[in-house]
Amino acid sequence: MTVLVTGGAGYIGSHTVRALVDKGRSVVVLDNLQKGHKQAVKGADLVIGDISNEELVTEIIKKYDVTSVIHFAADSLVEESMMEPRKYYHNNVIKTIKLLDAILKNSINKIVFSSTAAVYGSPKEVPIQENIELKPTNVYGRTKRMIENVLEDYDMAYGLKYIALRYFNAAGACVTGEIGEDHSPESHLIPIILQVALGKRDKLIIYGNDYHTKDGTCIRDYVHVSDLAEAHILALEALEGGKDSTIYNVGNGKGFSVKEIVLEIEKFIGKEIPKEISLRRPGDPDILIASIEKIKKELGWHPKYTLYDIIETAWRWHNSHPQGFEE
Ligand SMILES: NC(=O)c1ccc[n+]([C@@H]2O[C@H](COP(=O)([O-])OP(=O)(O)OC[C@H]3O[C@@H](n4cnc5c(N)ncnc54)[C@H](O)[C@@H]3O)[C@@H](O)[C@H]2O)c1
Ligand SMILES: O=c1ccn([C@@H]2O[C@H](COP(=O)(O)OP(=O)(O)O[C@H]3O[C@H](CO)[C@@H](O)[C@H](O)[C@H]3O)[C@@H](O)[C@H]2O)c(=O)[nH]1
Repeated sequence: MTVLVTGGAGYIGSHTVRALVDKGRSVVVLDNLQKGHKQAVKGADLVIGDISNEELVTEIIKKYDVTSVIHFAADSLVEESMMEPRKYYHNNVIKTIKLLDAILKNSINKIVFSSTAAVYGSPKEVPIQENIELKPTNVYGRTKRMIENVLEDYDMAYGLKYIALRYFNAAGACVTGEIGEDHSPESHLIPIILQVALGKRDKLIIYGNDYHTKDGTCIRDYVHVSDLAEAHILALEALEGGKDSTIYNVGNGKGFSVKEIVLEIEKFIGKEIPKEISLRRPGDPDILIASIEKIKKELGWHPKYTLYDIIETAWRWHNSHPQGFEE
């Protein structure tokens, strides 16, 4: 009963692997290390390779007696997806379909899939419920929506049971301080602010202050990476218990603007962050806040960590690992 975790050397994947191992689960990671770090994989075997390599996936499934898959491997930067759509359609769509075909050929019928709030676009009403009309504003969100469609069709035709988790903005680090976020180059708001605080960057560039929000900067729902890890475990256990395929939002249910995040971090570290307003970043929606009622009710999941916890754990990780995993 081994769980195959694709992208398990990445940020959210490695925290989920850690949580699975802590629960006594047997885990094998498949990651091509294009972004991930082998040092981030704790307590599980890491196979370095690509999800599109059917032969390798088959070999792993047989060798480890894999019975379910959690699929994180993807490219996931909104701005990059607008500049390089081909990269996103290839990695997130074509390669995921190859992975799905390989696991089906090996009679695996349970998968938890990393989807995203980016499938919603810029909805008029928040909090966002799972059943609203989807109008992704960027290529990245469209690739994830495409895979949700593929999963729905594969379930109907081949009985592949899936839970797609549409996460909002993952942030924070493992409370033990052993693993955390290490993207290179970093593009996410909270680690960038912390890099400025640590003197690794001159200033924060705020992408636009003319959004339809209270202070003009984008509002996002930041969810702790360990809360996300727990949601994956509950989703996996639900599928193993015979639950039918479905989709859940995973967020904190609260929104913070870019300016509010900066202010909270300034309060936490006790100094001002140099910042400058620039043009909007392509593809950014105004406001994304999750309704988390469905996952609370059906899986009993609820976020344990607050924004303060996110900032505290992220700060501890970045402060103690200024070079990330490379030290
Ligand atoms: N970070 C967020 O806020 C966020 C929010 C919503 C959804 N997601 C989704 O969650 C998943 C994980 O995100 P993350 O922030 O941990 O990203 P990440 O880049 O840290 O992790 C992705 C991992 O997948 C690996 N990978 C990519 N393509 C691969 C391939 N073809 N074969 C094998 N390995 C491959 C990378 O090396 C990396 O280790 C992604 O699918 C992303 O779209 C992330
Ligand atoms: O240097 C920076 C970086 C970010 N932002 C803003 O901060 C907000 C958050 O940006 P970021 O941390 O890059 O996350 P998102 O672009 O919102 O995307 C994240 O959250 C999505 C779900 O909401 C996921 O799908 C993506 O994978 C994940 O990268 C956005 O308004 C950005 O414009 C800045 O102003 N300056």
